[in-house]
Amino acid sequence: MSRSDPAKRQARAEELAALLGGRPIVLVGMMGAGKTTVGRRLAAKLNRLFLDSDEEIEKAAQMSIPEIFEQRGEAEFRAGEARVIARVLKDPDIILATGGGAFVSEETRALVNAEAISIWLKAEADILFERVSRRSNRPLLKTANPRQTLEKLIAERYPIYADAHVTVLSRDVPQDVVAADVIEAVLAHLKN
Ligand SMILES: Nc1ncnc2c1ncn2[C@@H]1O[C@H](COP(=O)(O)OP(=O)(O)OP(=O)(O)O)[C@@H](O)[C@H]1O
Ligand SMILES: O=C(O)C1=C[C@@H](O)[C@@H](O)[C@H](O)C1
Ligand SMILES: [Mg+2]
Repeated sequence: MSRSDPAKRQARAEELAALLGGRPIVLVGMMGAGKTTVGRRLAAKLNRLFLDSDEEIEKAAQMSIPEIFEQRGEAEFRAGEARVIARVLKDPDIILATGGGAFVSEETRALVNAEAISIWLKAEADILFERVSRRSNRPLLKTANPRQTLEKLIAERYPIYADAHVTVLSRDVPQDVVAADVIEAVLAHLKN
């Protein structure tokens, strides 16, 4: 039976759910890495609640992220992001997708790494750029040269994301395959 066998995959997910005990899983990485989409699938496989810090902030502020950036500024968005993450991490039974800049905060990074298993969903610039170009909802990329801005953010942030417990490549394969890769990588991390 191969790992692509649905029964085998389900068994691996159940094994991980048991091993995790009361620890949240937190997905970090650049915009477009797939934290939200892969996180939802992971939550379904592990039978956990899925939360997204971007969505939680939008709910709390009753505004979209571009509106928050416009009306309140990035610093206030970052403060809200840190508060939301600290609040939701009190629930151990979650899969949390974070906004692309959340893990850059030293305080948030330390909290996430102490309370949860952190996963960096790492993707190449070409893949990220193709994905984020589908929608115009990322205020940080509203620049004269979004590709250059994305590459600058990659250069600044990749050494920081590397502090996550586990790194998984978010390749151009179906999202379920990336979710299965996350399960295997976390199992390997926990068994080490
Ligand atoms: N493995 C994949 N294959 C193809 N498309 C993907 C894959 N993973 C994600 N995508 C697509 O890429 C886009 C960005 O994904 P997603 O919103 O999950 O990224 P994110 O990491 O949550 O970004 P952000 O930090 O901006 O919230 C979505 O349109 C999603 O459907
Ligand atoms: O990479 C970032 O800094 C961001 C990513 C998004 O998830 C949002 O949190 C917001 O657009 C900022
Ligand atoms: Mg997201």
